[in-house]
Amino acid sequence: MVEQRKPIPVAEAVQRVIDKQVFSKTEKVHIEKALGRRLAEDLVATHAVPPFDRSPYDGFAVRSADTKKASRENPVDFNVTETIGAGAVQSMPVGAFEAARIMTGAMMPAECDAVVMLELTSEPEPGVMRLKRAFNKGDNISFKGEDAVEGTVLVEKGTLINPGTIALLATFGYEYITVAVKPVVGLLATGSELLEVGEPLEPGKIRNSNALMAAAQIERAGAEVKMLGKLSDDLEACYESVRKAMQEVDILITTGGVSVGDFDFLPEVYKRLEAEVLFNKVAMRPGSVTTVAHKDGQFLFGLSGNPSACYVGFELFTRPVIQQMLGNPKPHLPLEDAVLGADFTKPNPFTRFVRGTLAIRNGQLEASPSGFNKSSAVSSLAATNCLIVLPGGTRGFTAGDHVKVALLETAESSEMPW
Ligand SMILES: Nc1nc2c(c(=O)[nH]1)N[C@H]1C(S)=C(S)[C@@H](COP(=O)(O)OP(=O)(O)OC[C@H]3O[C@@H](n4cnc5c(N)ncnc54)[C@H](O)[C@@H]3O)O[C@H]1N2
Ligand code: MOO
Ligand SMILES: [Mg+2]
Repeated sequence: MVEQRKPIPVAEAVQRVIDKQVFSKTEKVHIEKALGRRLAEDLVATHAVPPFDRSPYDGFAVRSADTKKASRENPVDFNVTETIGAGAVQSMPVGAFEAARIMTGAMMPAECDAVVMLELTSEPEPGVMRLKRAFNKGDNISFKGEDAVEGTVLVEKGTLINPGTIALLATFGYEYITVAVKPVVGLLATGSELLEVGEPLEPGKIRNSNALMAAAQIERAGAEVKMLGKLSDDLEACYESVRKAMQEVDILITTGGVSVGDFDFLPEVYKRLEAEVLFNKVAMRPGSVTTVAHKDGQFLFGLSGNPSACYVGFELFTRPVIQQMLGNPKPHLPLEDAVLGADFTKPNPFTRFVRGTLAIRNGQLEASPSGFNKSSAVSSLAATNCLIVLPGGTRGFTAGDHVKVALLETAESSEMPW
């Protein structure tokens, strides 16, 4: 008698996964290696930015009071005390009707409260600056702290480090940064039909595309991949390999062997391991047979062998766990409103996650199915940058319908969207 599995809704399946406690570890990395990592500590302004009042122009620092009577008819002359370049500080005071030549980024002389752009001045004789208009206190000064105030949290813990974050980290002297350790995700592909990428095709066989696809998804999700090879459909070998692999990784993904076929051994492997199976049937297409098990704090993702199902199962269930382990408080794919770009007439009782391609038309997101749509499809995956979420039911969908799309190629993420 074939086992009857009871499908659970997607939202419930995702919830069961993220309800499990995950551990997060932190490590220090050099700033040059920090891009794409997640901050494990708040980024705090350790000093004001700018750290001192400075000139935003190449020009002259003046005491504004001395300029009050300057006009086109009545120019005022200033003796130039010295030249202050960026990085230098004044070496002498600026007295009445004196000015310091100053360059962009240089620290203001203490006595001065305005800067005059070079273009507004003339030099009637060497060492003299002539001015034909008045300036107010504070004109053309970049004030200490105008950009960031000391002590402010500028980027919160859990945020992805982008080039702008790197600029801030460098500004505040964070040479080594505390980031979340990337979880190591092991990949075991099961199936006696599988060939290596470099092998020629043989009758009945196909190349193992899932492992490399999932490896790329793991990297896109910010984790570390451990390739553990492929297994033929043999229960003992599967059990031993899974058991051993669990010692070596934080999360284990297997592909294939989770359905009800004679050679689908993962259900038996979970039983032997005495792992808790969170679910083995989800009311979704593709990926309905996705199975998630949990043993001693460790996740075992039994992704489907069918490439599109494997892809979707990873994005819905594995990605959020990785994101949680990386400290992301919003571990899920972001869900947006879009308009369907083409008909999708095939109804299904289960929620569909159609692999889709996004375009922006007149400021509106438009999502079209990216190609051949079976769970076994591989050809449509390359153009996939979103999953079009079509609720289950008896009707198909037509171009122009309003749909939700889960975005795959963005640094954004969301709280529970399902
Ligand atoms: N009687 C039933 N049959 C099936 C059911 C069912 O409920 N009752 N579910 C179907 C669904 S839905 C899916 S999805 C598949 C899932 O199968 P498995 O996860 O057990 O995967 P396999 O049987 O090992 O392989 C399925 C398919 O995928 C190909 N494959 C496997 N591994 C790879 C790989 N690494 N790279 C590329 N392609 C791979 C494999 O050759 C098969 O064609 O079961 C349905 N059947
Ligand atoms: O697990 Mo399947 O992908 O629903 O065809
Ligand atoms: Mg199978």
